Amino acid sequence: MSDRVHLVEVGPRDGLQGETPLPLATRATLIEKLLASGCKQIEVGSFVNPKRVPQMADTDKLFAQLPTNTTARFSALAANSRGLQQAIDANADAVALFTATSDTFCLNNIGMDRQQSLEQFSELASHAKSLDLPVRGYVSTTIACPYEGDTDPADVAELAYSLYRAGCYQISLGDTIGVGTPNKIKRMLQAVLAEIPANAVAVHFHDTYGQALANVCVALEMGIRTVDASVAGLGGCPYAPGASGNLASEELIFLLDGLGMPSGVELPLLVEAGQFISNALNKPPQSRVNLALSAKNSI
Ligand SMILES: CC(C)(COP(=O)([O-])OP(=O)([O-])OC[C@H]1O[C@@H](n2cnc3c(N)ncnc32)[C@H](O)[C@@H]1OP(=O)([O-])[O-])[C@@H](O)C(=O)NCCC(=O)NCCSC(=O)C[C@@](C)(O)CC(=O)[O-]
Repeated sequence: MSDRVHLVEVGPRDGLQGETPLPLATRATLIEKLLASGCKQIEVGSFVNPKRVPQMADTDKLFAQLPTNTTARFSALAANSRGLQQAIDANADAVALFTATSDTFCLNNIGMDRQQSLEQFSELASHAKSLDLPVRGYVSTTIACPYEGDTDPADVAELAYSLYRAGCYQISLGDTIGVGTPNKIKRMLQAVLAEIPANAVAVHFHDTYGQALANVCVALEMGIRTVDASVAGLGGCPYAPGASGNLASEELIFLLDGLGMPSGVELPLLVEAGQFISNALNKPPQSRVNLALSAKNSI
């Protein structure tokens, strides 16, 4: 099995969706800096109701500003058929669709229950596939739901298998509120990997309780080679009370460099991207690696 690990950089979407809305030029510069650091898969933004998530307004205009001389894959998150059409019109390289194990989370997030969300997911995936648009699927609340409590790993496996059958090239498993610990993550991943191959699985951990990196180690040991992370540790779903930032991309790359697992991402340039976006938001990076390396460089 290859040691190469793929970072899916979700900072421009998951990272920014709960922050103060930023000008389009700042969002575009962040993406340029992430590209310069070697990121090859970037979730650019989302096509959802801008009254509910104003930070992601004008994602179509952002797509129009992206460089075309790159092999990077630019994806967009879409919540419904209108969002999918917006992603198609924007020439996104891939669309990310999402659902969750919990009815209450689905209702709060997208106004429909899990079953309705799954039905919509299949319809949207089938439409995207008919246009040769690759589909990435997210399953949220894979460890616990902020409203309903602990999640049964069998539920995650069943949902992940449904998304795989619906044609997703990859299923990203979200610990939306970051309560997973290595033993819980292992049980959840064992259930999922009994249904779908490891190369179709990604992990998406929030770092609310500081467990994200330990959980990544479990996923790597189990053969998973795609990890979602957000530069400067920004992030969190606005409809998941208690959720904090994603695993910081800087933490992930520092770990991978230390393990000798190539990612193609250059840490100093990633740190620069993290500094840039943190300055734009007027707050320090939520990444200890970023803080440590920036302090070292300023000596
Ligand atoms: C799903 C909807 C859109 C349904 O929207 P809705 O408000 O529930 O219902 P609606 O369909 O009746 O639409 C209401 C208004 O939204 C507009 N609208 C409807 N669709 C669109 C669209 N695509 N683009 C622009 N506008 C749209 C629509 O036109 C209408 O406008 P109005 O008549 O009030 O002026 C809404 O509930 C929504 O936007 N929810 C937010 C979902 C979201 O972005 N959540 C965060 C991302 S998920 C996440 O973070 C978790 C993840 C993926 O990272 C993994 C993890 O960590 O677990």
